[in-house]
Amino acid sequence: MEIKKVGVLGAGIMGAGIAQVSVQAGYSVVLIDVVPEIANKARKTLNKAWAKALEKGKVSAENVADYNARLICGTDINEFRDVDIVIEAIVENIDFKKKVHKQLGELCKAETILATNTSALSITEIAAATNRSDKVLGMHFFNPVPVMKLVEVIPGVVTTDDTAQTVIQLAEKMGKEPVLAKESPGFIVNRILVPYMNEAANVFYEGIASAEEIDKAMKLGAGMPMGPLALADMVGIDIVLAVCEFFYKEFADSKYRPSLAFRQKVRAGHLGKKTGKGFYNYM
Ligand SMILES: NC(=O)c1ccc[n+]([C@@H]2O[C@H](COP(=O)([O-])OP(=O)(O)OC[C@H]3O[C@@H](n4cnc5c(N)ncnc54)[C@H](O)[C@@H]3O)[C@@H](O)[C@H]2O)c1
Repeated sequence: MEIKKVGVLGAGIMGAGIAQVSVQAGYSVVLIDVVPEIANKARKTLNKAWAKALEKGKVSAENVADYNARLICGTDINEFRDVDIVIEAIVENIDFKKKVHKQLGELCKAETILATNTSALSITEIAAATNRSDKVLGMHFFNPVPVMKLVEVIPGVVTTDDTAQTVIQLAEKMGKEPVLAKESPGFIVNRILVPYMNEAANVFYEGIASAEEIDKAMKLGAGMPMGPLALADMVGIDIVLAVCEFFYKEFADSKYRPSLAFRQKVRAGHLGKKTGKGFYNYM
């Protein structure tokens, strides 16, 4: 199937970025959020990015006018009636995701693909809540979406190859590098990255080294662009802890046991950059 019109549900950090790369790739885009202010803010955020690109001579004023003409931002989910794919980027909660995908299945065309940007949840469980589980899959972008090249494409147990291939081509047209991963908690990147941050937090908790020393060691000794504890602060320690807890439960394996350092930080409200304090002080 050829994708011409893209729907994005949830206009937060990820949804706005996905809408941006979709518009820039030449698609007509409908971006919907339940909160009107968030939908309006997304258009402003995108226009700020395009104004910068215009200043740098990367796009023309005509390009920006064309992007805006192909972008609808609003709150009415019925706008998705004629889209070819919906990329869902609402909160990471399985019950909310199942509910909206069921609703999307009922209102979209029979051919419409339903993709979820979930970071770790079961694609098959979300798909089973819809009337089209063969056309549901994971399309996992990375933050910030306009910058990060990777998209993980995750078919569920009954997703057809045709659906996966259509989404791989879509990701390529957006200028991304897709990788195919089988359904499993955390897929590829988070499955490896989250336990890595967790082990760094254990090293910190055991008093083996300070946060600065741990991050310096991993940057200079392992060639990491950013240290694991600075990364946990950037992602949000509450989010990292939630993913650790999910892995621990799903795999029932002690190697995923969340670090006590994460628990202490979360209990203290030190969630990282967003609260001004985490492993580092940002205030
Ligand atoms: N932030 C990241 O670094 C990152 C990276 C990869 C994947 N993800 C995943 O992307 C998804 C979104 O994350 P985010 O960081 O953009 O969250 P966010 O909180 O910034 O945005 C979520 C948006 O969804 C909206 N929303 C909630 N329920 C809705 C509904 N029923 N209909 C329409 N809109 C609704 C909220 O109003 C909010 O604006 C999550 O599944 C998350 O796990 C996040």
